Amino acid sequence: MGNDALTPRQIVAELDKYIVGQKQAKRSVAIALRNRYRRSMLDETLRDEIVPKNILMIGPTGVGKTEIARRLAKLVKAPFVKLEATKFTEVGYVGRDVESMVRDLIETAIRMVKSEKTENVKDKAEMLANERIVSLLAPSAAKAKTQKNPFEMLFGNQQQTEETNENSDIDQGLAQKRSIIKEQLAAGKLENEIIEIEVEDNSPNMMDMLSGQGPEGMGMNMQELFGQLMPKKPKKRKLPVKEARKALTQEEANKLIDMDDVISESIIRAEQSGIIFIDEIDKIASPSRGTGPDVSREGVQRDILPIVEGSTVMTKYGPVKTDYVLFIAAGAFHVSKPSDLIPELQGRFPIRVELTSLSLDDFVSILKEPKNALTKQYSALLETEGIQIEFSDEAIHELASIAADVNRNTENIGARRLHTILEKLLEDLSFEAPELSLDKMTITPEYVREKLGTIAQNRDLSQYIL
Ligand SMILES: Nc1ncnc2c1ncn2[C@@H]1O[C@H](COP(=O)(O)OP(=O)(O)OP(=O)(O)O)[C@@H](O)[C@H]1O
Repeated sequence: MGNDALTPRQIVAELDKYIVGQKQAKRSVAIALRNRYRRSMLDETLRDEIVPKNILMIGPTGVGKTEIARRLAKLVKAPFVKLEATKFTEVGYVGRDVESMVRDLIETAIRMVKSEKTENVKDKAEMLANERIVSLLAPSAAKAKTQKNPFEMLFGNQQQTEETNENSDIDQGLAQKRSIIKEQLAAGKLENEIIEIEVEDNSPNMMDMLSGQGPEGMGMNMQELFGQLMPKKPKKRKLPVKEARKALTQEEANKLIDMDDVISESIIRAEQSGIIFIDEIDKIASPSRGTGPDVSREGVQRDILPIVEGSTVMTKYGPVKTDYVLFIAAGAFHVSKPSDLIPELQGRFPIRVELTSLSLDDFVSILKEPKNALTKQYSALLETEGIQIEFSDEAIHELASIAADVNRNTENIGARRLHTILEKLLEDLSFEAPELSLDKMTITPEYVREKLGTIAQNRDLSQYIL
């Protein structure tokens, strides 16, 4: 099922491809994941004795906490959800439905497993879709026969043999036409032909609109009930072949996939390898247990506790156990400390790891080294317009240093600052790219200063723009 058996060293090496620094955090998640694998190898009685070791990440915003967890999940194809603990303390949040995190996890698992299975049947589904397209484009035999034999209806079946001959001629002619259409379709010559197809209507149903909220906001039973009461109706649509093929392939794939299999596999996937990332856990820790908001914060911790400890949550796909789900909690802990969490919850997050603030050198590395580094992303985007951009090392250094300055002078949002800075830097170029007769451009420190210098030096401006 993926890379479950990766060694901690291999996991760290994979994470290194995307995340700069934060060595300790990478090691911790790698160990936690390996431990889960080790535990899965034990026999059941012993396995149940071993409590999973969840992780508490401590570090300021934008230094890679979520990114590490998300990459880890992707690496081992684990369903992943992120939520903010504070959402349960919000005014107006009714019922403090902490179990929704598990329902979200199973939804993610379903999407994941379904898309994997769709991928497996894609070729077959596309073949079936193409056959349907050929049928839609080719004149049908029934129609051709009635059109060709107008007096058949008037004189009945008198000239049996002649008709049989004629019918077989028609059949042959149609078969020929069909094979020509098939060839043309395969050669991509009919992509823009308009055909009428029947597809499932995916527009929101009436109950969603009436209640003013999506299915997520509704209780599980309500959602199920309405789903059953209001089956999706097929809807006729006229589409060019290339669009129709997508819709029909999806429909054929759905027919080829056994949803019961998807559900049972997804439940196993969510239970055995799911990762739930609870951000802002520090905001529900309270230094003094007492009155007012503290009580509510502690209440949220108490509500979360059973899920982290291992319980069974009812979902519309069936019960889901959280015993083996890996929980990663994260927070800056500027005001509160991990010891301000209720003791039971502290005990459930025995692996503590601190993430460090990012330095100027880290920013330089983040800009150019990761596989998905921002400079690589923007270069690829502009390349689609026929412009090759290159960032000189000095320019990257300049960008990193502006990011560090702005973080220092306004609010420290870590590496997120690099996103806003690069967006601003390339704004003009992105806008003008389609009209520019330019095929190469080097981003120099001068260019960086020209585009960002004045904004970065003005604290008020940079607060809004960078
Ligand atoms: N060490 C790093 N290496 C590479 N990219 C990073 C690093 N730290 C942060 N980033 C980038 O910055 C952005 C924000 O990071 P991330 O979501 O991990 O923040 P965080 O630490 O979880 O903060 P928060 O708790 O506020 O969510 C992401 O796009 C991520 O790619």
